[in-house]
Amino acid sequence: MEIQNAIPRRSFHSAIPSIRIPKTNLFSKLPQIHSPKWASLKIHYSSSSYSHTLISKRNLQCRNSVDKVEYNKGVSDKPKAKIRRKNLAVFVSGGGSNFRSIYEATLNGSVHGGVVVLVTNKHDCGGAEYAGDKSIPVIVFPGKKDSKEVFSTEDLVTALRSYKVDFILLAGYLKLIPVELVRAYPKSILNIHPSLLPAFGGKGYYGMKVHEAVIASGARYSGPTIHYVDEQYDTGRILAQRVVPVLAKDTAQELASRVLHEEHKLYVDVAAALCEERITWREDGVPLIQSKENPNEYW
Ligand SMILES: Nc1nc2c(c(=O)[nH]1)N[C@@H](CN(C=O)c1ccc(C(=O)N[C@@H](CCC(=O)O)C(=O)O)cc1)CN2
Ligand SMILES: NCC(=O)N[C@@H]1O[C@H](COP(=O)([O-])[O-])[C@@H](O)[C@H]1O
Repeated sequence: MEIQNAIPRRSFHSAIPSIRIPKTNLFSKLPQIHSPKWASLKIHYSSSSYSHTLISKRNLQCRNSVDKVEYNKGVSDKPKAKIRRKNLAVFVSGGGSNFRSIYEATLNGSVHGGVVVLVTNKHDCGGAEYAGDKSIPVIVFPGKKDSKEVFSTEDLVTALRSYKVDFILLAGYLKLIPVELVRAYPKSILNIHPSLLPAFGGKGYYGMKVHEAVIASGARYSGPTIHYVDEQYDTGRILAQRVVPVLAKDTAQELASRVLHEEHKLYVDVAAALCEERITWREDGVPLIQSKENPNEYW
């Protein structure tokens, strides 16, 4: 993981320097925090003007809403205004169109949350560039194999905790999430996959490879799946799916575009439910989403 020019935050965590992005250079104003562990952290951003958001401690009081749901054995019936905005980390490896959809939804109020950090294994991918343009901190994880800067999963968890991340949304992230991170965020990591799992999932099934396999199989339907992340690829509990027709003369690219269009809508709807605490768990362990329009219905 890489974060550079770490800018010490008013210390909620004296051991963890902020990687907030200031309007003006705050180095001179805030206590300098030097730690060899963090010295190797590099953050990449491209735009020159940054917004500095000093978040009051009050706003950072957070609680994992899934605990609340499980504890209450139901979903929250609080009005949205009474529900704390959730902090989201998004993980990408490529263009980041799902990330952009989610980010825009947080701005227009569809999603009651904010993207507080972007994590990527490719520092120069489209998603990272977009995050930099929007002054969203970018963490590179895992770092390059030959990089002398070794940054453990534990360090990544510490960095995510420093942002008070409530939920992690994988959106085209192509590396296996280490078990330590899965365990650090129980029932709080989602992934979107471009097929109707469990079909066409698992190691080797990503990006266009998925759509090529669907076309080759003769399947008449495909569509995105959003699932909880466990320790293997694509085996976590399914939370939501949308069905998309596979047309007789579809190319893999045409199918990919049709599925991606549905992905964007589905991920925003699921992120909205997550942030409004409308996820509940059935007795048999299947997660359900409470309908916003009719609280007596689930999907
Ligand atoms: N612990 C988990 N980590 C991740 C999951 C998951 O369900 N559990 N989902 C993936 C996303 N994904 C499918 O939705 C997926 C991504 C990548 C691969 C894959 O085979 N990757 C290759 C490497 C590809 C590359 O580096 O370019 C591999 O591991 O050999 C399969 C499925 C995200 N992480
Ligand atoms: N198995 C994981 C996988 O294939 N994920 C897929 O990568 C694409 C990322 O697009 P984006 O970067 O434009 O959001 C999406 O289609 C997503 O479903």
